[in-house]
Amino acid sequence: MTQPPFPDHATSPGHRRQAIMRILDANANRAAEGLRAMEETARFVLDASSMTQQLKSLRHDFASALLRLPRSECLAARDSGQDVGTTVSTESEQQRTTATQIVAAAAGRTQQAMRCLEEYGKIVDVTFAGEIEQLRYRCYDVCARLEQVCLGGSDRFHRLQQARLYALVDACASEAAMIQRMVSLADAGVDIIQLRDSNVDDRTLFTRAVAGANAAKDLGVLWIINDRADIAAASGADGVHVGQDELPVAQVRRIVGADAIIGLSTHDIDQVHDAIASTADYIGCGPVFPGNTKKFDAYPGCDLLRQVTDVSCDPLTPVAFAIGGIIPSNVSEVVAAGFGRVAVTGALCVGSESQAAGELLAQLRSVTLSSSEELVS
Ligand SMILES: Cc1ncc(COP(=O)(O)OP(=O)(O)O)c(N)n1
Ligand SMILES: Cc1ncsc1CCOP(=O)(O)O
Ligand SMILES: [Mg+2]
Repeated sequence: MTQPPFPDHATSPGHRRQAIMRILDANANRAAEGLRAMEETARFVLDASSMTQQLKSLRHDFASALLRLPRSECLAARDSGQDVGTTVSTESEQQRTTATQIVAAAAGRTQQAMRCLEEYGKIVDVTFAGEIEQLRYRCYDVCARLEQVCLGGSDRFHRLQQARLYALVDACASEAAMIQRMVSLADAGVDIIQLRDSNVDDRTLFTRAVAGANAAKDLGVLWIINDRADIAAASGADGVHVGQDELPVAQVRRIVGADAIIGLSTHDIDQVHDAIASTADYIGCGPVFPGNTKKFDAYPGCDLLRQVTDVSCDPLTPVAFAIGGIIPSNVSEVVAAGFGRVAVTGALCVGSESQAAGELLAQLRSVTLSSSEELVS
């Protein structure tokens, strides 16, 4: 079937010129809106200052390039009322549940709009088209990095949501011994490993933190540094754990950034409520039972666990790990209090990690994990 000819009015030079101005106007708006949407995610969701700056610079340079277009002609050509595209929609355009999806849609829209501006801009001003081409290449890089950060961060937080068994690694004789311990714990089914070694100097702690971060990626476990936000940030660890006597979570967040995990110790329900109001991503709740690793004056025990379970219906409640003296013979009490996640040290003795981890996990898996939706996931 032969295609119907262009409508007569579409072939007049005046119409063609107006149509090109409409295309340039529409795509200038699309690109600017997409850049702004991505900048908002970088700024308000990820707290990523450098990426926010890159996107702001790109948006401003784009606005400067647009000054080469005949603005009044573009505005005169705008005719949203007659735009047949305003009534054309797809189901996927309406589906947005996370910032990552918004970023992906905005990135695609911006890159496509810049391509259209470049191609149709050649008809009007080849210098303008060349400037848009360079901005398009910059856009590819920034958009890719922003999507990676969103995806990378959410993967870390998704794995945290799924974690059940968390091991604290105390003093190791050497880096090699620490790595070997990590391999044994990961092979036993541990999801998160924390480097908790106050017996070494900062340089040694940092070196081991870096080595552990690399090993953790290979082993598929999350790597957390105890107490030291600076070393966690500098070493590429997945996050840091702080107690009530260390830096406040707000200050820790400024050091480690939005896509790192922050854990906070809690010993009573008021501290749990404070944690919910903070940007802490998980909490340690205890000490539950007396143990050999750390001594306490008081043990809030399973009563605290039951109180935490009661508030866990709040969707913003951080992931909660019971901690303190937990071993296979008493974990049933932790499970009965509603906890499916524990953090342990002494229970996973060197050489018998698999046996102990298997016994702990067998009971913990009887508890269904609640998972709050991540904004960036
Ligand atoms: C997962 C987890 N929970 C609690 C703690 C205890 O942290 P903190 O109260 O800071 O005590 P120290 O570990 O620093 O002695 C933890 N480290 N990890
Ligand atoms: C560091 C810490 N904080 C509360 S309990 C504890 C020690 C956990 O070790 P264990 O599981 O051997 O009691
Ligand atoms: Mg501490």
